[in-house]
Amino acid sequence: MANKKRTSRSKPAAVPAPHLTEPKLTRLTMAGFPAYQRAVARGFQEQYRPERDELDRKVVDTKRFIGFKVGSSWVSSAGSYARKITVPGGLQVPVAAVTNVTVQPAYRRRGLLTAMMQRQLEDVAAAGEPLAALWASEALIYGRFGYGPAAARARLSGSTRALQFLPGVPTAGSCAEVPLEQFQPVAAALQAAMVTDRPGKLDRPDAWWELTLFDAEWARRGAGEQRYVLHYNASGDVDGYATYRFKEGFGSSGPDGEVHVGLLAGQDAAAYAGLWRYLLDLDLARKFVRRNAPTDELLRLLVTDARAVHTEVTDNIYVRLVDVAEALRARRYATEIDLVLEVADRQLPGNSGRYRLRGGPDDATVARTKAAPDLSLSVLELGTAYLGGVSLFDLHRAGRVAEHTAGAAAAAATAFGSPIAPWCPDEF
Ligand SMILES: CC(=O)SCCNC(=O)CCNC(=O)[C@H](O)C(C)(C)COP(=O)(O)OP(=O)(O)OC[C@H]1O[C@@H](n2cnc3c(N)ncnc32)[C@H](O)[C@@H]1OP(=O)(O)O
Repeated sequence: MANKKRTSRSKPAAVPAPHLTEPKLTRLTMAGFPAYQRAVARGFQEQYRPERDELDRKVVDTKRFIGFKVGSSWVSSAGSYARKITVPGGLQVPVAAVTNVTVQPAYRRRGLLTAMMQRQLEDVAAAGEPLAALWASEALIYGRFGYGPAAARARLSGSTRALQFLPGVPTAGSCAEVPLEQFQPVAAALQAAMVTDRPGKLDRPDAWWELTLFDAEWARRGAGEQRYVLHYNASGDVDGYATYRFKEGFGSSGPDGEVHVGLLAGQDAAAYAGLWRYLLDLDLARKFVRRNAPTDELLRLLVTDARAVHTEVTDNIYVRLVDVAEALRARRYATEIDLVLEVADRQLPGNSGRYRLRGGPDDATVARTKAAPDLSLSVLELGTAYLGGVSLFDLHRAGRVAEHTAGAAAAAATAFGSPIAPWCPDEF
């Protein structure tokens, strides 16, 4: 009898059925970094692009990155960077800049995010960082964890030809385009000098500058390479910087190019106006767009036709008070304030309780108290109002802050407010 060998078909590698697995919460190690990056990209439904990994490695502290694993595969991720954020009063405070939060589609809605957020908040509290902040991919996700939309951003767009400056707008000096190597150190020095002028700004060490200026082809939205502009004042000193990309276009009635404005910062009105004028006057351009601008962007105050600056407002960063007492102490208040806040915190119950806050433009003290509260609110409302961009009075009017002493919400709103809108130019 012929010895016939059975042809065994090779079985595909088995993937465990998600509902039968018990994912394990694990910390990242550098050896596992590429697989982690791949999982993060998959979680965001993005293509994995290893080109950025080298730069990411410079800012990733693996102790701050966690995720659930099934076997050797990451099925979720969450991390944070240790940075500093400017708070009202122009002080810089440590913040956990939360990032890379993903759960793979097959593992969604079984509590992995909730478990990671809880662990992360406890880790941040143990590290002594009073604040956490994040950019939310979807606005619905983070309120339940105490993160409030504390800053807003404006998307500005319009016709470059429609924007003439008002007479009297200061202009002095000139702009020049420079190579990246010349731009980065000069812009970094200016940014460091200006970082405390607005709540919500983050410190930007060199590695973060490299990431900020990383000119990824996939992020160009059809435009060309990034260009670097410096503004020089009348004496020839650099006092402003901007980045932009140009999207070529030619329609039936002629040139139709688009200027995509990235970073833009000037030390005074002349620098600011000079940079905008340079970008708006580029030949062959007819349209401009700036996707992440502060809501109090001065452009509308510089031009004769403010309506021609189309403005769409949406959220910028979300803020979470991790150590309520320390966070309240770390900022300054626009007016003298002395009130008792009753705070509720579900994830970090040690924060729950009453605080007597006494503060003003120069100082703030915070002490636990048993005194009757003037206002009751949760960490979500406190995070929302913390940078001074959302009024505690409005949150009271919306029924989210309870007022026990007449006038306390209005007084708190004035004291917590900021004369300049909070805004974060950095994505992380
Ligand atoms: C800072 C950043 O990195 S922002 C990036 C956030 N990540 C993404 O957008 C990537 C794609 N999405 C995902 O990876 C996941 O869907 C996540 C991370 C948003 C949610 O992960 P999950 O593990 O499904 O969350 P989990 O099961 O813990 O849900 C907790 C609660 O939040 C709700 N929830 C979670 N995600 C969403 C969402 N996108 N929209 C509305 N509600 C949501 C859940 O319904 C659940 O509500 P419940 O407690 O009332 O039942």
